[in-house]
Amino acid sequence: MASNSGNAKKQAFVGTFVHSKKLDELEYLHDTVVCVDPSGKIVAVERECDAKKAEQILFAKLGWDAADVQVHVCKEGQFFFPGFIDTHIHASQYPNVGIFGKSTLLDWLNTYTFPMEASLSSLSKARRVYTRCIRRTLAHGTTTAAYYATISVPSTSLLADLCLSLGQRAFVGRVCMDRLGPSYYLDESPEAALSATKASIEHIRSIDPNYDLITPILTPRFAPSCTADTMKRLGALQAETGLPVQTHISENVNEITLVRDLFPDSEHYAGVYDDCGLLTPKTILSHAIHLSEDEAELITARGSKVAHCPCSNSAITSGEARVRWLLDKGIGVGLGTDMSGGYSPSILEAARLACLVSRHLAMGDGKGGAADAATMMVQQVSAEERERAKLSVEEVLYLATKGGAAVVGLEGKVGGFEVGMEWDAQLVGLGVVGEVAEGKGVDQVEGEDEGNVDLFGWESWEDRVAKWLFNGDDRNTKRVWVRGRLVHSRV
Ligand SMILES: O=c1[nH]c(=O)c2nc[nH]c2[nH]1
Ligand SMILES: [Zn+2]
Repeated sequence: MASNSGNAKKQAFVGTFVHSKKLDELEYLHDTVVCVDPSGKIVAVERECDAKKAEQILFAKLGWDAADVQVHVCKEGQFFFPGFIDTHIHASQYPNVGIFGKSTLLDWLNTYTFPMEASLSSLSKARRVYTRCIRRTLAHGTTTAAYYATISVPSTSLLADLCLSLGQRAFVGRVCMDRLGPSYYLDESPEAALSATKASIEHIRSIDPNYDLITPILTPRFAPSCTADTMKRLGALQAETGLPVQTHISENVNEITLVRDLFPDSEHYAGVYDDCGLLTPKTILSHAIHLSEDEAELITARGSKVAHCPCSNSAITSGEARVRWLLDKGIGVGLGTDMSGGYSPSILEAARLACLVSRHLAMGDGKGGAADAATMMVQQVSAEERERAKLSVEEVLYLATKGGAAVVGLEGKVGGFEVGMEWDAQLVGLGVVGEVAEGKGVDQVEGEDEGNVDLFGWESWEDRVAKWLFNGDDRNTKRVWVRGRLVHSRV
C-alpha cells in the first residue's frame, strides 16, 4: 500500500523559512524558494529568489515545467517552520487531557489512565479517540509523533492505520505490561506480551512495508509494570529487529523506590533497562527527572535519548528535568506532550513550558528534581551555573524540531529545510495590526490572521518568533505538510 497517497505533485514554497542551525541558533532564510519533488523530498533551497525568478530559472534547472508546479507564497506575517516532533505522547489517553486533579504518577495511573486505556479495546471508541488525537496534534503542527497505544493489538493497529490515512508520521507502540496493573488490563504472560508485540509489528509492516511513514516501536510501559522476563524478551527482539524502543524512567520518587524494591539486583533504574538490553541508541526514555550521575553516564554511554515533558512533569507534580545537565552530558533531548499526564496537545506549549521549568531550576525552588534548591546549595552550585539552566527561545525550538528528530532517529530526514530532507513543515501566520484608523482611534486588523499574537511591524524576526513561542497557538498554524502532503489547513 502506498504510504503517503494523495501527493504526486511538484511544489515550490516561497517566502521566509526559519529553522534551527544548531542548539542555540535559528537561521532565517528570507526571499527563499524551497522546491519539493512528488516524493516529498526537498530538492532545492534557493536564496535571493522569488516566485518569478523560480519560474524563470530554478524550475528549468530542476528540469521542471512551471505549469506542473504548485506554488505556495507566504503572506505578510507568515513564515515556514519545520513540523514539530512529539517524542512522547499517549494517544489512548487523549480523552483525559486536563483531568488529573491533584494526583501523582502512581495514583494517576490507577485512577484515570488504566481504565481509559482499557476501554479502547472497543474499536469504535478507539477510532473516535485516535482520529481526534491525530487531527488535533496535526492542527498544532505535530508532523511526527512517538505514540503509546494500548495493550490491545487491534486498537494499536487501528492507530497505525489512522496515522497513515491522515498523513501523520508516527512511531506506534503496542504497550507491554504484565504486572502491577489492574487484572482487566494486563498481559497474561511474557510470552503473550511478546507475541502481541510481534503481531502489532506485522500489521504495521503490512500497511507500510518500508516504514516510510509509520514505524513500530517496542514499548515496555515502565519497569514497575513489566517483569524482567518480558523486558529481556523485548531487548532480544530489539537486537534482532533494530526497532526503536520507548519507555518511562525516573519520573517520580515513589516510582523509583518501587523499582529499587522490584529489581534489587540492578544498580539503579537505568541499570534495570540496561540489564534487559533495552538501553540502546534507539531508546527514548521519557522524563528522566531524578537520574543520578551514574545513570546519566550510563545513558550517555549507551546513546539513549530523553523525551522532556515539562507539562506533564508540572501537572502531576513529578519534578523538573535538568535539561541543560542532560545536554551537557551529551544526551540527546526532545520534547513530549505526554498527554494526558500533560494537558496540552501542543509542542509549542511544551517548548514554552520547557523555558519556564528551566527558569524554576535557575531560581532553585524546584523541589522535585535532584537539582532543587537544597541540593544545589549543598553542591555549591554557582550562580552562573544556575543561570545556565535557563533554556532560550532558540534552544527550546531546537528541541521541538531538530533535537526531537534526533531523539526518534530521523536526524537528517526531518526537522529542517535542507536539500535531501523531507518536507515536514508548518506555515505559521501571526496577526498583523494595521495603522490606527484616522479619526476612529481604534486599531484595524488586516487580513484573515487571527489568534493571540499581534505584530505591529517593528518587531525583529527574533522578536516575532519569541512572540509566537510565548503567545501562539493552533490559530497560528495555518497549514501543515508531511512528506509534501498537505495534512492540515485553516486557510
Ligand atoms: O507520564 C506517564 N504516563 C504514563 O502513562 C505512564 N505509565 C508509566 N509511567 C508513566 N508516566
Ligand atoms: Zn508517558
